[in-house]
Amino acid sequence: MDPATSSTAPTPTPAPTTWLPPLLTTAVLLWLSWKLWRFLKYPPPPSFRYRSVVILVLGDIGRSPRMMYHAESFARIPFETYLIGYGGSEPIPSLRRVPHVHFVYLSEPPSFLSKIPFVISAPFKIGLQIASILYALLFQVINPPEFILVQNPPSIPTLAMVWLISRIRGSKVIIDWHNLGYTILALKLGDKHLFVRLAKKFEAVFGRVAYAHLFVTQAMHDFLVKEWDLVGIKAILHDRPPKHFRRMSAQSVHRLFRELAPHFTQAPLAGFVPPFSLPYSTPFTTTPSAPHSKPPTSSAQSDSSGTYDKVSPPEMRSDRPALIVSSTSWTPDEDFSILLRALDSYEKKARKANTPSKSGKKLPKLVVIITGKGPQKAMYMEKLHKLQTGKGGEGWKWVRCISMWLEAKDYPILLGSADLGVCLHSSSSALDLPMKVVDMFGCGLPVCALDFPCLHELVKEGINGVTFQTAEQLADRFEELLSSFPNAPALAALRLSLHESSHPPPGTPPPPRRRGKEDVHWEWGTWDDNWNKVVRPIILNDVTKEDAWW
Ligand SMILES: Nc1nc2c(ncn2[C@@H]2O[C@H](COP(=O)(O)OP(=O)(O)O[C@H]3O[C@H](CO)[C@@H](O)[C@H](O)[C@@H]3O)[C@@H](O)[C@H]2O)c(=O)[nH]1
Repeated sequence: MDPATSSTAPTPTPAPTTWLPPLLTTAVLLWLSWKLWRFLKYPPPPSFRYRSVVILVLGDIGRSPRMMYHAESFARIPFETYLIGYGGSEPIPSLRRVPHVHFVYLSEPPSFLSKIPFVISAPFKIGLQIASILYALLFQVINPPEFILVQNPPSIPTLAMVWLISRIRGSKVIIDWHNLGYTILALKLGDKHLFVRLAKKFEAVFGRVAYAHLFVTQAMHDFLVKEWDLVGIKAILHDRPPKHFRRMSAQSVHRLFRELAPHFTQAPLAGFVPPFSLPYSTPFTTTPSAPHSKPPTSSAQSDSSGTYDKVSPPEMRSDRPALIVSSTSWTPDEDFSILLRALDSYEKKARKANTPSKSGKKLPKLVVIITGKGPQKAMYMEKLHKLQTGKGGEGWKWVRCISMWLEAKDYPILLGSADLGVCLHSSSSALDLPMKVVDMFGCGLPVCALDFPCLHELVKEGINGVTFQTAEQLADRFEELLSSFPNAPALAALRLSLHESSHPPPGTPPPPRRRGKEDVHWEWGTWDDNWNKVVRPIILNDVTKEDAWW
């Protein structure tokens, strides 16, 4: 029989040349995957002996003070500390100086995404964020970190990414709850929007279980423990300022305003502030023996050694305007039109109080500086420009307002030089607190703060600040506090009370803690005191004496 036509003919065995390549390829791929998995799980022994932490913030690192303070605290223990986030602003100088801090920058989403509608751009943006977070956490941080501390919000995609990586690399997750992401999205899209409901579900699922949860307020702790039944260690870490946030001497004020002088020689401040002559005087300070009228010489202008200080130290001018500072990220949860309307109303009050024929308390000129960067800045500055230059009417005579961004080293100096702080934080969740007020208190600056449900955890009416709900009330607060400035008794009393309550004499027992609005309990201190008391035990509690070799 012809073997070619036989139905029972055996199937020809394929030549080794046909089955060998796929088999080899599969084997190689399996071997590579095994190697990659082993590398990620058990990487080569580290060349250092420190424990390690990744601090992840899906924002500009330089504008995330709390995460920079965490990084500095971890690095000082010392932990090998990887701070992952976006670039943009310069981080605080002290962070650059500590050893063991590594900055890992994520790649920015392309700028055209911000120009297309949110519902279309969001998925692209999130896809890019996922890729860059995975790359940073798996490949740029070579050794598996012991802890991953993540800021929430933003929650999407960070919480899910951190959950995944912690499983691959065996890290413990600490969630630092600054606010609730879905409440911020709701400001843009409304409570009922599908995206908001999905975001809430996402945050509740991926935020529920962690090694530890840190909260910025007691209110946020109580709410999340009740609503989402959080699993893990829970601790409240109130924001506190770092040590170098303090009231500034006239000499520091003088140095700062010498640097900021160009702002005062152009519109809208030129001609509004008292005449000054660098380097002897600024709009707020003067050196008593210096001739005010003496024009600055080129050598004097370029003198940065401060030789004039040796002649006579600077002091605050009695004819200075009152200096009000507000700081912001110019986001929709802060309605700056309240401040603009309050300034407009103050202008009217000042005109009335300062008419020469009128006796009684006078009101000072106001210089208002709004610091910060953010999306709504241009819109508000345009409105402000119209008000103060008086397009279609008479402009302001008693008030000027400008905005600026200060280097991290100068920001506390400005706060420590000002007379009054303003806070318009309204809290999308009513569960977080404004860090800017903490900064201001650190600099001995009393605040006027927009009231919202948990503000009383920080601002104690009449003790460290005053609150308001409307623009009219804010203008009244300015009038009450600044009457007869610079010898303003109400402001001086508030400043003294802030100082005494935040610096009780050593050995003073803390006042009894009470719940609710009338709670005047206020434990102050520096970030370090607070962090060492709250976070340090959480991260060191699994270390036995034998393990602790540092
Ligand atoms: N270097 C510099 N920093 C500035 C400037 N202006 C503002 N900042 C920084 O920007 C912060 C203000 O940012 P906001 O976004 O307005 O909010 P916040 O008051 O800091 O509160 C945020 O952080 C809390 C946790 O720390 C959150 O709980 C809260 O929800 C919010 O995200 C200030 O505290 C300060 O650190 C400036 O000119 N220069």
